[in-house]
Amino acid sequence: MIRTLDDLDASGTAVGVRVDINSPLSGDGDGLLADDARLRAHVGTLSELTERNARVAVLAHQGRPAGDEFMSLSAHARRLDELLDAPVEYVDATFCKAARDRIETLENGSVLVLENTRFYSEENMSFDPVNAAETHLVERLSKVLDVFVNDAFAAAHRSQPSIVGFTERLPSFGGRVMERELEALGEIRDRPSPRVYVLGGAKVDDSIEIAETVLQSGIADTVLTTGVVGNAFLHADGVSLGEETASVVTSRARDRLDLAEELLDRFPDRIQTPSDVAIKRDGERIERSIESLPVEQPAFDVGQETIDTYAEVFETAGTVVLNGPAGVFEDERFAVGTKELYNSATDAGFSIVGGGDTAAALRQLGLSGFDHVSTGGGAALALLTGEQLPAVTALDSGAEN
Ligand SMILES: Nc1ncnc2c1ncn2[C@@H]1O[C@H](COP(=O)(O)OP(=O)(O)O)[C@@H](O)[C@H]1O
Ligand SMILES: O=C(OP(=O)(O)O)[C@H](O)COP(=O)(O)O
Repeated sequence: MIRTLDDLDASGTAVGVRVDINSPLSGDGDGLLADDARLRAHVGTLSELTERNARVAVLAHQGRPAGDEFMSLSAHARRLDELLDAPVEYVDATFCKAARDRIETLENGSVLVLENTRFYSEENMSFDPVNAAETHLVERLSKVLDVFVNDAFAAAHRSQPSIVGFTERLPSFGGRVMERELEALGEIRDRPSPRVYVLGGAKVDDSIEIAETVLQSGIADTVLTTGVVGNAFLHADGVSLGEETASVVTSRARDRLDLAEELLDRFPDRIQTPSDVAIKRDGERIERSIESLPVEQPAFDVGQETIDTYAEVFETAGTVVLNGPAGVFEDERFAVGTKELYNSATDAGFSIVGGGDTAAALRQLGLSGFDHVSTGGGAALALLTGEQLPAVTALDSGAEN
C-alpha cells in the first residue's frame, strides 16, 4: 500500500511534488495552454500542501524532445498562480544551483514551479528506481527536499527519474490524484461484472492488444468496438468497407490486424463490431448498414442501430470502461455516436472513462455523470489491463525503506 498525504506531517517541510500537467497547447506557437484540465486536477493536492504550510517545488514535463509541444512550463506556472490561493513562482531551471537556491528560500505555504524535467537528457530515459536515484536531477534535488509526493498518475506508466527515483532517497507519498485514480482503476477485477470495454478512437494496434489482454484474462466479459478501431475489426472480419475507410484503417493499423482476425475467431461471442456506420456524402451524414457496404465515402461514425445495440449492453453491465471516441466527434455531424454512447454508458453500474481525446470529447459535447474520468490515457489503460505501474511500484517499495 502506498502512503498518502494522510500519513504526511507537511508543516515547514520542503516537498517535491511530481504532477502531470502535460497539456495541449494553442497551436499558435505562443506556448499558451489550450486546455487546463490537468492543472485543475492537481489543485487539490497542491492546495492541501500549502494550506498545511509546506514549501512546494513542482516537478513536471511538457511534450517530448523535438515534438511540437516540447515547451517551458512558464505558462503552466502562470495558470497555476491563477488557480491556487497560494503564491506561485517559476524558475527556468530544474535542479541546478539557481533552482536549489530558490527552493531553499521559499516561504512556507508557497509554490515554485521548476522547469520542464524533460529538458534534461536523463529524464527521457527509463531507469529502475535504484539507478534513477543516482541521476543528477534526483540526486541534486533530494539535497534540498525533505519529502517527495507523486501525484502524476498520467505519467505513472513511465520509469523516468522524476517518477521513480525520489522514492529511494526521500520519504515518499502518493498525492490525491494518484490516490483517487488508483482507487477507481486499480482493482478493476473487483468491479461488478459483466464488465464491458468499449474501444474506439484511432490507436488501432494498441486497442487490438488491449482487447486481447482483457478478453484473455477475463478482465472484460465483452468488448464493443467503435471509431477507427471498430472499422479495423470489420476490415479484419473480411467486410469490404470501401477504399477511403479501408485506407484510414490500414494507415492506423501497422501490424495487428491479423491479431484482430484471430480474436474474432477465438472470442466470437465476446467481441461486437458495428452493424451500421455513418458516412459523409455531399457534406451530409448518411447511415448505411454493414451489408450495404462497400461505399466510396468514408465511415466517420457508428450508426443508430449500433448505438442502440450497445446501449442495451450497458443497461445490464456492472462496469463499463470507455476509451476513444466512437467517431470524428470534432465534426458535429459525426459526434452522434460518441455523444449517445457515452451518455448511455452512465446507465451501467459503474462507468470509467480514459483517454486524452476522449476527455476533450466529453468537454466539447458536455458529457458528464461518469463514476470516474481518468486524468491519464496510457496510464489508465495500463492499469485497466492489469499492469503494475512503475510509479506505484516505486512508491510501494519506498514505503518499505
Ligand atoms: N471513424 C473514424 N474515422 C476517422 N477518425 C476517427 C473515427 N473515429 C474516431 N476518430 C478519431 O479518433 C481520434 C481520437 O482517437 P484516440 O487518440 O485514439 O483517442 P484517445 O486520445 O481518447 O485515446 C479523434 O481525433 C477522432 O476524430
Ligand atoms: O500525456 C500523457 O500521456 P497520455 O497521452 O497517455 O495521456 C502523459 O503526460 C505521459 O506523456 P508521455 O506519453 O509523453 O510519456
